[in-house]
Amino acid sequence: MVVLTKPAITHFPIVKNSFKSPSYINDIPVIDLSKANSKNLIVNACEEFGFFKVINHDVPMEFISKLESEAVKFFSSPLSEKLKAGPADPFGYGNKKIGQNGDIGWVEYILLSTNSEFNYQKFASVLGVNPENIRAAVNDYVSSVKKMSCEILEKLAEGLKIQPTNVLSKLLMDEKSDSVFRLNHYPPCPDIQEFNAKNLIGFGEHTDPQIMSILRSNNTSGLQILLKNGNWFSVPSDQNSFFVNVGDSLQVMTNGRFKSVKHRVLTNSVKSRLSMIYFGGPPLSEKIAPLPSLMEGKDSLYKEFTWFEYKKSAYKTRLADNRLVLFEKSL
Ligand SMILES: C=C1C[C@]23C[C@@]1(O)CC[C@H]2[C@@]12CC[C@H](O)[C@@](C)(C(=O)O1)[C@H]2[C@@H]3C(=O)O
Ligand SMILES: O=C(O)CCC(=O)C(=O)O
Ligand SMILES: [Fe+2]
Repeated sequence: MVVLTKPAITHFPIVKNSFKSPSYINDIPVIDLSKANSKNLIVNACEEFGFFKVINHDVPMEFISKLESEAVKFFSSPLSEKLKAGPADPFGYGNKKIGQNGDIGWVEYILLSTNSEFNYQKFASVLGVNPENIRAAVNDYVSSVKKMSCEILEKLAEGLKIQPTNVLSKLLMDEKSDSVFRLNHYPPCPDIQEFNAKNLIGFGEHTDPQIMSILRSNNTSGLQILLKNGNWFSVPSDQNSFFVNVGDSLQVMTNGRFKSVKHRVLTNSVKSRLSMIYFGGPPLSEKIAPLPSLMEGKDSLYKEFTWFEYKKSAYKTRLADNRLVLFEKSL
């Protein structure tokens, strides 16, 4: 006899309080990349929120839709097949376990290094028929999103009056850039109410360690960012736009002027969420330090370290940990 069981969600982190906290904003900053004043607005958004939405970008809709449909195909395949592309170590297919240190969430995902052929071998076993399709879709999407990230970083440098303006973008363009790409699928969780929970945590609160992360999702909301006043703000979904996060490395490069934004994802009881995120990181050997032109005689708040050192340390932490604290100078 086959016994069908409901998914075991009792062990998952939840959000209990169901009241809606008052928010002092109605929406997050929206940056129109085609406008000349966008450089100053980007700087303001990074200072105030560490987060903004980008419209009028040049990423072809065709690349986005192609990748989305390949991702849907992948996540719809039988679990036994998907598991062949795992475990995520950190790269590969992961299901509910996030990272290597005990974090869990109501999510399944694929994590890839953007400059490694190795990932695709894991894929090949799963997508048996034609792994080239997803490989090509990821490549087209990532190259185009990386180009947009560089445009944003150059505008940011202009807004900060930093010379040369490619000081940040060249780190992502470097062939050794240690960037990561992630596809997250949050299946709907219809049993939430039974557990007296308002929401289940899809992806627990954290900051991203890299320079900048670029997120695109389908039209299911769930992403929240932590505001300076301590309230979580639910970001309305918009499948035609991108959302940009300041990462820990950019916080250090601006000597704390920009803060890496804490964010998390809550699951939906009806709709599934699919997100794709490009995490733009520097080469492993790169020194992560405040940009000299932003210092004007001020002391660095951080000890000297390379991206390799930071990443090694970050990957030993739990999601919600403050990873930069170990690298702060005690002034
Ligand atoms: C719990 C973890 C997952 C993570 C590595 C870490 O130990 C701490 C940082 C996490 C994070 C958050 C942003 C990205 O999704 C990610 C790929 C990254 O670079 O840092 C994940 C890591 C992961 O899922 O392996
Ligand atoms: O899936 C999302 O919408 C955000 C996930 C995220 O923050 C991450 O993967 O680092
Ligand atoms: Fe994140």
